Amino acid sequence: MKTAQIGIYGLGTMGRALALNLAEHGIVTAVANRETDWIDPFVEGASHLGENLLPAYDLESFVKRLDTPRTVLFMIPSGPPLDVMLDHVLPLLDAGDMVVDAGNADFNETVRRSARVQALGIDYVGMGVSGGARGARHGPSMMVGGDDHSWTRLAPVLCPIAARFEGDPCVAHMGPDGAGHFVKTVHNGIEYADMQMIAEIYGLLRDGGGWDAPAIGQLFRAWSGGPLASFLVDVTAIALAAMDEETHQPLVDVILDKAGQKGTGRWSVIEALKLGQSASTIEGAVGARAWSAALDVRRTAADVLPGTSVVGGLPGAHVLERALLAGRILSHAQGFDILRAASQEHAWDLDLARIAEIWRAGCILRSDLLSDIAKSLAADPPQGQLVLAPGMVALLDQSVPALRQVVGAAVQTGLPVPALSAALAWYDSLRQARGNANLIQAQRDVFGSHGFERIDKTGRFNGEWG
Ligand SMILES: NC(=O)C1=CN([C@@H]2O[C@H](COP(=O)(O)OP(=O)(O)OC[C@H]3O[C@@H](n4cnc5c(N)ncnc54)[C@H](OP(=O)(O)O)[C@@H]3O)[C@@H](O)[C@H]2O)C=CC1
Ligand SMILES: O=C(CO)[C@H](O)[C@H](O)COP(=O)(O)O
Repeated sequence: MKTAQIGIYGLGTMGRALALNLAEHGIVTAVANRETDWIDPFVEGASHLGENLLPAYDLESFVKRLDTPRTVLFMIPSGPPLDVMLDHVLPLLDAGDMVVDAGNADFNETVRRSARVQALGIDYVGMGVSGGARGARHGPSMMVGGDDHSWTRLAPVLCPIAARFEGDPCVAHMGPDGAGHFVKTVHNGIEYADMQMIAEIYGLLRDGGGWDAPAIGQLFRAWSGGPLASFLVDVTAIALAAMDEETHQPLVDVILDKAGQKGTGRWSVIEALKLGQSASTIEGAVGARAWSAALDVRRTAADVLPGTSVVGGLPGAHVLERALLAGRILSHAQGFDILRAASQEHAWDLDLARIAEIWRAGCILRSDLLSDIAKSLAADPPQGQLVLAPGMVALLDQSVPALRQVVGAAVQTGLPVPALSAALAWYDSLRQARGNANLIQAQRDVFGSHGFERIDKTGRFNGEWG
């Protein structure tokens, strides 16, 4: 019986695409799914690639179709579904086999699952995959967590199917147990912030400038050839250009303004806070999605709360473009700061420059800016801070004035820009050699005798507050 180098369980959007990518690279892949009716049509629809796909209709036969030591890759929702699948599959595996969770998972859960599986002598890999269905099919960016020997075993399967940036495969070993899923989580956090800032610019043009969707789409199309060149700007141009066949309106105009979220943005913020870090741009984006979902409250508030007065005009398109660039740099900097802090906390030794490098192709975050970020991180920026890298300082110098102008105009006009304004507030906080936290310390000492440090001598002091 023909056997497979790897097995994919979960033939949804991502699993199907990843299986076809593997098959196309000559990697014989066993495929299985909870709902077995999907399996045959999938393999038959794969035409000649079907030769490298071995269908299995239950877990026992799926596992039997794998070369030993076996590699079982799950592409299903994280959380209880994965735990239940582990309950079923682990008794069928032997020591030396490997389980890969390629879905988006909370890294804390990955650490827990890793301990459970490894106690059986079975390797566990938590792997982030970015690029959506198209990326998974034609070359995703992959962030692998797990032991060194798991990476050594997986690399020959993953390198051929990964996206390539100037020939370099966009896949790398991040570190042990939860490191891969942590990096993917922060990747998604930056993705949330970038999408939100783009949406804020769209909102300003629509509600402050009276632009229609196709015109805004054309602007984003033009921006995709400049410093904002990126997958997400391209996606935005595509989304804004599409027409609804039923109403003949721009499709975005008939889509409810209520954004979904599956958890990775929220996890980024939670982990950042646990690490004592600020992920304010990501938090702005997560919060904006949450407020968007409170549709009834917003509709009531729109009638009840005193309104928006339009003062002044909207800055020009070039200013908006620069403002978005500044916001993008600052949200990436916050994301890399979370990664730096997590690397220290968990002793992962994350290679931040390599992370930026493997995000340059295949993944949702791919952009021209990431090449500059990768170079800046490789050159060891002052105090590890991306914003202090000379290349980034120069870009911020050119773009922050525009961010200030845009945030100012939005505030005056009463249009919300939670992520852009958070980016600016963070930038201005960083610039303050002497900030205002001296008063916070004084307040803490007045009510709680928490003590403070002084600028003129070392030690810890309490005030005589009266
Ligand atoms: N879509 C995307 O752009 C990306 C998604 N991901 C992650 O990839 C994973 C899969 O996502 P995606 O392919 O989009 O999801 P889909 O909804 O398209 O597919 C989900 C798959 O999981 C299976 N499944 C669902 N619930 C269970 C369960 N309780 N037990 C066993 N199998 C189950 C489904 O089987 P059935 O057909 O029987 O319902 C199906 O095969 C998720 O973790 C997601 O976060 C990661 C990167 C990008
Ligand atoms: O991982 C992804 C992209 O990188 C997935 O598309 C994910 O679903 C995006 O998160 P959300 O659904 O919360 O917007």
